[in-house]
Amino acid sequence: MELRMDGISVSLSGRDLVRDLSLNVGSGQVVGLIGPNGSGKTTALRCAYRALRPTAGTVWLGGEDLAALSLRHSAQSVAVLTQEDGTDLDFTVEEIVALGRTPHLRGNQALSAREREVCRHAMERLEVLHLAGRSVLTLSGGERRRVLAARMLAQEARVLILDEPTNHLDVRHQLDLLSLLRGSGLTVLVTLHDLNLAAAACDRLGVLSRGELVASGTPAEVLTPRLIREVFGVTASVVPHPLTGDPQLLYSLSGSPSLENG
Ligand SMILES: Nc1ncnc2c1ncn2[C@@H]1O[C@H](COP(=O)(O)OP(=O)(O)OP(=O)(O)O)[C@@H](O)[C@H]1O
Repeated sequence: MELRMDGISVSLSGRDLVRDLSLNVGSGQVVGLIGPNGSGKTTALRCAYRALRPTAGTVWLGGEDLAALSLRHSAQSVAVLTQEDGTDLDFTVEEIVALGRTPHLRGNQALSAREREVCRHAMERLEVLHLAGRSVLTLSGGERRRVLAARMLAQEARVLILDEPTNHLDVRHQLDLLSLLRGSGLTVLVTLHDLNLAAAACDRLGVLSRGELVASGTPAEVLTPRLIREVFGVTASVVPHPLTGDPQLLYSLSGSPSLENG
């Protein structure tokens, strides 16, 4: 299922937070949105999962205008992992993950055996099954993040939108979550601050700077020393990963690398 942002602009409190953003996430593609703090990444994502109505432009989901779909219909198709963890309720892990099934249920309908299995599998995949009976209030930041990722998976949506999903995760769980996204066959739009992980996990990257899309393409096309300097104000060397060939950025605290190649 394709997700397409078409000329999205967002103005709030007299400021243009996103200007004329067009970005296509093809069916089964993983597209990363990168950019400095405050460049509009979260604002753009919020438009794509209906937390915010764009001032102009249209979000298309599978060729239909997202704003014209019922909330239930779009929630069946789009699952979200936001930056705020939103788990201040004293629910168990199992209960939180089961909330992922809400768009598929009517009223107080109980989960079917298949749905319970979907939730169990999601918890197993995110390595939180052993926490099933624990209150989420007692979990570490990384454990909570994985519980919310399990809830997102349990929703069985064809489109996933994730805002900084690797926050709080240790390196193994970061790699595990991104390889899960990569191998899922789902349509994925994700913001990431770690540009090396973005290069490894994404088919294409879009770069936001001051609310505008300033570059898009494959990681190798986008992640050049010049773009990193212009957009992030940082000097970086770009080298191919020795195993995968993905572009990888090397930084130095002194900001004067000797390997710069572009
Ligand atoms: N409700 C709001 N009212 C006014 N300004 C807002 C509002 N929400 C966000 N902003 C501003 O819009 C800009 C873009 O914010 P956004 O959260 O989209 O950036 P971001 O690229 O996701 O940043 P970060 O990398 O820090 O998460 C920021 O300057 C932010 O302060």
